[in-house]
Amino acid sequence: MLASRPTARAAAAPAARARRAVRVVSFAQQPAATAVAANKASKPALTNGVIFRQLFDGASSTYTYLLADPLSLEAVLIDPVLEQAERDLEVVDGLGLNLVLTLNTHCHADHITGSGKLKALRPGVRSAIAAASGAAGDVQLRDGDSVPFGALALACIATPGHTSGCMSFYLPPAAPGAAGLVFTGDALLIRGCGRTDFQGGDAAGLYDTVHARLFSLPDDTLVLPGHDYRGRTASSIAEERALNPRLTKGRGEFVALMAGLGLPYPKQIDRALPANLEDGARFPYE
Ligand SMILES: N[C@@H](CCC(=O)N[C@@H](CSS)C(=O)NCC(=O)O)C(=O)O
Repeated sequence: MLASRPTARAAAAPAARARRAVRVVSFAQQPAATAVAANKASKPALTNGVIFRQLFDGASSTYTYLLADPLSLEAVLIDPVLEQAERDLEVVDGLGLNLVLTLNTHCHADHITGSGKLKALRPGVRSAIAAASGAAGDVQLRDGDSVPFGALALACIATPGHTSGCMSFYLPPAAPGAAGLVFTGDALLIRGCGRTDFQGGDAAGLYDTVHARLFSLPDDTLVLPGHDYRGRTASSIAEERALNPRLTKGRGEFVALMAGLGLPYPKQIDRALPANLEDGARFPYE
């Protein structure tokens, strides 16, 4: 029942943390990022109990997500894109939020992360990525970690397969009756999934991890992918479990399908991978 589910706020409570022995990733020892006093009189609209914006980069068809705790106004950006750093900060500042963290779902091959530039523009902001990605980041995440922002927290779910270091971020329902949100990067796309032909890609592993770790989330959880190439914005766990044309296949058929995709390599791969391994820190890149 919806009402009996723990909310994200409750999940971040110290007692709950201790019971589950979750490693709570701390990034609070850094000075807080400078809050820009924007229009404090107006309250940003909430989506499922949280401040939420889906931002798009047309060149790479990448979604960047802004999430913030409505009480503390602490904000995180998931999968920021280098060329959109100023745009992202305009949205953050316009809503009067305090950006504390950038998170990457994986070491991207098609665009350079905005983490390095955002950190340079906002000293005090920190970056995080899965340790298994091999990429630099102030915080190295592991499966099961809890990433707090204000009174809310994202749960880290390792979802390797597109790359060996892919991680999804799950925000449990942030208010009674609200749906949870899961940021799946390129592990689970709307009616699709990430390719598995480079960076430690593993089709069988992706199939297993999506079925075991993502399809086991509550049905109404909103699926928020890292990309969409056809204008779609969101899905749900129930929809993808029932309708995803790749992942509803049997495991063997899925592996064969992925081996035969024959997709061209991303145009920016030779530029993006080395830059992302160093957290996009040495921008501007050629
Ligand atoms: N044409 C784009 C790259 C398109 C692509 O390969 N997308 C990846 C995610 S970014 S590495 C993917 O996994 N696609 C899955 C699919 O089925 O298309 C470019 O050149 O950047």
